[in-house]
Amino acid sequence: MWALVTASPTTRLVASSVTARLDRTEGTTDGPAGLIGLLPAPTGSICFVRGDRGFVGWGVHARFTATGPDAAARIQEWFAQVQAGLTVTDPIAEAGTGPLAFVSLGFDDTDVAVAVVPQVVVGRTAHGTFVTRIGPAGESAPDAGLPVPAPIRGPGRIRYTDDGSVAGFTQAVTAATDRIRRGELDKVVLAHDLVATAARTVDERLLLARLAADYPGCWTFDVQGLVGASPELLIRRQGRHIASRVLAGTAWPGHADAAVAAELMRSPKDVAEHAYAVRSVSEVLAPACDHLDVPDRPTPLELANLTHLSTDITGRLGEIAPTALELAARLHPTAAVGGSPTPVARQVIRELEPMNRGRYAAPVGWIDGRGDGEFAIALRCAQVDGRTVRLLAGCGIVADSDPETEAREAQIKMVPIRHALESTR
Ligand SMILES: C=C(O[C@H]1C=CC=C(C(=O)O)[C@@H]1O)C(=O)O
Repeated sequence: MWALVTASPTTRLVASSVTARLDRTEGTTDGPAGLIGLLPAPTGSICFVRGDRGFVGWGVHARFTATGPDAAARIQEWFAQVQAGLTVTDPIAEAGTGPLAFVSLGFDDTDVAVAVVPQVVVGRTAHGTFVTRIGPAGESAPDAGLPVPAPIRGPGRIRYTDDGSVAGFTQAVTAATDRIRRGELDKVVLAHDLVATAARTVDERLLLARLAADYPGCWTFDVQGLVGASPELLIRRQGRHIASRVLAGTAWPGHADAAVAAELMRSPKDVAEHAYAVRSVSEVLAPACDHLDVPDRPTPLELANLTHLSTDITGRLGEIAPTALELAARLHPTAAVGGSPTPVARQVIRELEPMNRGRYAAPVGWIDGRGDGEFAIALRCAQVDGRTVRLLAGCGIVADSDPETEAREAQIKMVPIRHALESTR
């Protein structure tokens, strides 16, 4: 089911999409705060920003939801139909120009995937800043002004509800380690949620601005209220070039603690946990590539709150190059969010996690009409719905994982959203 939203019922359905360089007098877009500062309203923001690059968008030209194992394929088909209904004027013609769809898949086949083609996208790439507008012919002129953002209000007092999810999580980790030691599987990633209630409606822009400032190396995202700052790049495709940043294996604190990073690099538990994730990504990418470069050792990636083991994979797709969305769907769930072997891990997650993940831990990103795009894994995030914010975080469990340590790790992974919520009252 998809909807083409137009300005009025009498407007003809063929819309035009115009991409043009943004006139710098329309407001500064320098830095992540610049792009995020353009978002006009407290809700309905679209964002995929890292450092001073990325996209923000608003307004809904078309939206699509899907469940089931073919959700990504149906989103790809729907996006082709949306583009077929547009007259595209795109003299820049670079990755990310022309109409874009922002996509947030569900973790499981029963979780709802969402795709949105915004009416306005402001993008900033290595080649400059541009705006793409979609609307009835005449209304999508490149020189139309950007809206003045509505004032931002803090969420007020935040109350967290402990419904026993942390206690349930430690029990689930114990059960998982038993099953791993019995040889049922090698690794499983288990997660839990935490519900926060704010005194007032939460302005997504406040969270985005805080997250982007605190975690400049992460992909700060918002698609239909799923807001977060993920350190993990599932896949970037630009023409035939691909890149993926695999993370698994965690210690804390983060920045400026060389001893923590060195110990993490020597930890057999974390190195093993990481290796499953790297293998799960390279096994999926290798058949699609002419060349794939997989470093044989991880390096430490230091964030503000913790340190991860990280492997950057790069490659060149074969001549029949799958789209970014196809690659994301094939890769999901990697062993950084599912486990190993994948089918067993998915089943163990269903049995041990008393919740739906929704779109947490699934691919989130953007696609363009050329098949290019970029997907992070939706981690360090929360589903924002009015005054309610549902935070989710998880940890990779292997045979010698300690339940209390894993519960602490999940809490630390929720810190970015908690800080963003609490520091903006
Ligand atoms: C599942 C999460 O993190 C994954 C990504 C990086 C490190 C992880 C770990 O060390 O457990 C997890 O595999 C999460 O943040 O909710």
